[in-house]
Amino acid sequence: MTGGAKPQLNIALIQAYIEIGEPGANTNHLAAMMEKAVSAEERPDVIVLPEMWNTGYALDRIGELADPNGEETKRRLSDFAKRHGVHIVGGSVAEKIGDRIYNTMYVFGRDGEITARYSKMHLFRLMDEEKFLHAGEEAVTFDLEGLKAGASICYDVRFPELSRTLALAGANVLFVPAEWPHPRLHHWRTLLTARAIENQMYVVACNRVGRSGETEFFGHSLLIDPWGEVIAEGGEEESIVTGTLDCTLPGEVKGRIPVFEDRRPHLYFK
Ligand SMILES: NC(=O)CCC(=O)C(=O)O
Repeated sequence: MTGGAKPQLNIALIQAYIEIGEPGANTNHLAAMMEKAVSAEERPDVIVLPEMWNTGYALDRIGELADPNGEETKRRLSDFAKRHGVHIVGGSVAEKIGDRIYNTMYVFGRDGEITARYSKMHLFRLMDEEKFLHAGEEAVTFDLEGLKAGASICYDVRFPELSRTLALAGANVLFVPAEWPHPRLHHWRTLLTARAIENQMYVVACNRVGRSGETEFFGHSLLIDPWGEVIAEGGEEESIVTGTLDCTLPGEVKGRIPVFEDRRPHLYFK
């Protein structure tokens, strides 16, 4: 946390059902859930959306469905952020740039300005992502009112190198929008908890719910603190999962167990 930072951040995770290949319906549905989130008594400072919330994994039609340059997505999310004075970590959408399609997150500040763009770097072969999408090439951090945040998307969480890179760049919270299905709930909870403990950072993970073809997405969106304790967890139904980050806690945890001072990077294989 840096000087003048907000000591706490209320988070709302939009654990939504996503209709495969229906960007219009999904946009309206998520907008309605976001309106509900900001009308809660405990107003969120940050709204988080799931992965590929505009199209779902309609990869065989992704060329026609992806948002050209993300223009429509950016316009809508920026407008919402500004209208309600809320940060948005916009999950991810299928973004078309030239003839390439990326799985991309946009982040907006309270003024509606875009503060980050991150494209998923590790494409998930079990869902054929590598056949249809291009991988991002750059790790991304962004500022949330003095709390430095790192971007990752779903399968990225299996690669501790990315979260460690983000932590070394100063990130104290890792965002993980996802479309993570059964039967890998155990992996989801274990990997997210490990990333929180090993990097002494918050992990904020928003997963979709519902069936798409043969695949059942289980929700269980999670807010995990830098000790690895679960602050909030969704069930398997559509819901808005909420919790509060104490922005001083990552620093306290680092002070108690000096993991980052005790690293021996010169001994690690490259
Ligand atoms: N959308 C994804 O990246 C899914 C990742 C996943 O399910 C996994 O087990 O990893």
